[in-house]
Amino acid sequence: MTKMETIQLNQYQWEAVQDESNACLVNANVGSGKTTVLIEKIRFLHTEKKIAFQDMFVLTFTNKAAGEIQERLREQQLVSDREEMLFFGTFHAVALNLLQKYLPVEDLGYREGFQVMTPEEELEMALQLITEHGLKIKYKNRMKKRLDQERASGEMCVRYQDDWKELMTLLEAEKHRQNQMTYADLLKNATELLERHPEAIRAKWVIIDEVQDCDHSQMLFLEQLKKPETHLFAVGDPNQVIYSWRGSVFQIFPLLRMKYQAREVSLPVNYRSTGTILEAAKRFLQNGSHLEGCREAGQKIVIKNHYDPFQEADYLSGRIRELHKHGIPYGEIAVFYRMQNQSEILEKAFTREGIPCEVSVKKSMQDIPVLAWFFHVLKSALYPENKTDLLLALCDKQYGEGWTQKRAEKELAKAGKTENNQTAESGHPNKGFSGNQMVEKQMPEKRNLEKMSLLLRIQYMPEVLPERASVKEMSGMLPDLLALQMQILPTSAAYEEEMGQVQKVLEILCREICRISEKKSDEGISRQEWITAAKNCLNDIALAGMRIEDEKDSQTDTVKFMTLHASKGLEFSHVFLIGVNNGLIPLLSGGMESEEEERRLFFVGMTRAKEYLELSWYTSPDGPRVMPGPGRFLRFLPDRLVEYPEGKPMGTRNREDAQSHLQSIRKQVEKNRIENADAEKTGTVAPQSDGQNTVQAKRVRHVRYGIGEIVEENDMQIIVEFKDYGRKEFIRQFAMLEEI
Ligand SMILES: Nc1ncnc2c1ncn2[C@@H]1O[C@H](COP(=O)(O)OP(=O)(O)OP(=O)(O)O)[C@@H](O)[C@H]1O
Repeated sequence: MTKMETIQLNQYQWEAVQDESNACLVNANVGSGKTTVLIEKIRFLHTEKKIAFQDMFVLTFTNKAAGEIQERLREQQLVSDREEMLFFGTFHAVALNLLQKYLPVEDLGYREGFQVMTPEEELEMALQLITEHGLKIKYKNRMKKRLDQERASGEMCVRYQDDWKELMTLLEAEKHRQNQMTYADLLKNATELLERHPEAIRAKWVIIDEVQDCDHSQMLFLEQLKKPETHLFAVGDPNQVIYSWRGSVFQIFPLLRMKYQAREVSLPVNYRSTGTILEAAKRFLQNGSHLEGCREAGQKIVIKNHYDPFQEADYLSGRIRELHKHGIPYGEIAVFYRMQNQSEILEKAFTREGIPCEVSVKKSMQDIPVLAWFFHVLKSALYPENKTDLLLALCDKQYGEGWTQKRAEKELAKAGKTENNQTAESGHPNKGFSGNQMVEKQMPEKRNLEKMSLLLRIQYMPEVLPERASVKEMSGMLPDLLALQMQILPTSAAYEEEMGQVQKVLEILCREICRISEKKSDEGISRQEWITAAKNCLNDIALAGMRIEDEKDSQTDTVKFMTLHASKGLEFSHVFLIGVNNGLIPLLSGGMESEEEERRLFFVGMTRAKEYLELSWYTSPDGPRVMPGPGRFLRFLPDRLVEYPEGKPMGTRNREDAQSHLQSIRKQVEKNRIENADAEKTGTVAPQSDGQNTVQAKRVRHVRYGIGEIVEENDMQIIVEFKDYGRKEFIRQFAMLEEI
């Protein structure tokens, strides 16, 4: 997605924008203006068709996409109030809004003000239950995967003989008791309640971005939103399905087409990449969509070889510095890789050379240990029934009391008893502090707090907040009320940094509370209002994380390092796609399906480049299952589109490479001999004048790619070279090839 200047829509884009059929599917090719069309559609519906934003559901897969849509509508001054866009967001965020404001969660045994729990918290809750009930669970380190699988398939994962079923029942009950919902619960519960209360919401339009990534639970949610009179407008690209491992529905386009008799329109024109990049990328297109370019041929794609990741990092830092000297902003350059750990060497090399760079991993509050702990403290303080976060905060070895779960449970029971006694004695519902202090709601003496255990400080925090103060003061006093200096020790080397991080989070919290409560930071807020807004804020953080870098930090002119998955939806003028070795790109795959997904991922990466694309492979890769030598995807690229600064990969330049290459040649020769022997037996060999036997290339015809020659085949697979489309691989059983 990119910033939208005033763009003249093409005829296909207009057709999509103006379409008013009950259901419309936009098959949008890569770089064809999907985002542009989506925003234009919303604008068109609002300004021309007078549809209120509140009557539209705009569902996205990432917060970034949702944020960008909202920002552009604000930029165009179409919308000022966030409430207008209550149903613009990720599927989960919209489900959360529905559950908080429109649907009776009590029907499902939850209570108002429920909390959103992160997957880590759910896992922790499950582990706590295992200990508490002495359950036997096999392979505890695989529990997260089992939970994920269960969510994706919607079925109980009873693969091993253990107490899993019992654990799931307890987990469900505990989530209800603590009034907590996981991400999956949000969608499931919203879907169920929409089904029970169809009158609760009436959407006029449901608009979906990146529809190819929908999973089953999202399809069920859509089913409830889309009433017969509701219009559906879904935009997606079947060639960019890169999340099937997360359970995205196979063949979503035909499915939606059939289910809603949807009209299908397509956006074939790619505005982003040069002709050369686009033509090369077409070799990886799988769904027979028609992709047109509209730009000049541009530079050839460069294919480089590096000895290893260190040499590569050294080369890249020099090369990118050079590009920058020639006027390419660092922010227009990106390096993509398959695995996140590949960024480490690059980051070190670039930092050493003083080149500004940024590793694009979402650094959220939960990624930083002190903040992850602080998050549990805040959650347990604001939600007294939340035992999971309280145990996490107390048992934390670095910042908490370092207790075992058993010890923490004991202390909790003890505190419960003391609390009952004190309540009975003082007759005041507030716990802990000497009666007078609590009645007057004064800030307790700092030394009193320091004498109290962390458990008590957490429990009393909401009660010792002043009745009324400014939003800024209220948020700013938390470190004192919680006596954080007792947990983040001032003597520790990281004290300044960690307290700084806590302060930063409190500033963001203050900003968000102002936004939610519609107050200025120096405006007075009551304790209860502050608590309600803070709870909302914690739900948002649990769902979407809290980005703790300043916005201006992440927008500075830096070279971006990211995984191929993270590159989806972005564009850069110069792209370096590294590690195109078998076993890395593509990853060792478990079958044809994952191999195809790897190809789509490579396609997504290539098509992020506007002007320049460089692909590289290692002679001596880092990683146990990565093969030395150029990956097979490089073979799909025709010579006329690429250039090799060091000559084609055949021209090896060092011993290791030579050895690996010789080995592969030896294997190839052996293979050819066996094939020739077989061919001889079956009589498909034609004698040649020089006395040698060769297998004649078979010519075939394919419905879409036309005439081609078989270059390789075995029991499973056939590889055919087509004149206009390059090499294509087919599963033998399904290949629609006609021999000619
Ligand atoms: N009609 C148009 N005329 C000129 N440029 C256009 C037009 N439509 C879109 N573009 C440009 O094409 C580029 C790709 O658009 P956009 O990012 O919306 O595509 P996309 O379909 O979301 O891409 P992808 O799916 O590959 O992420 C952007 O730079 C955008 O400004």
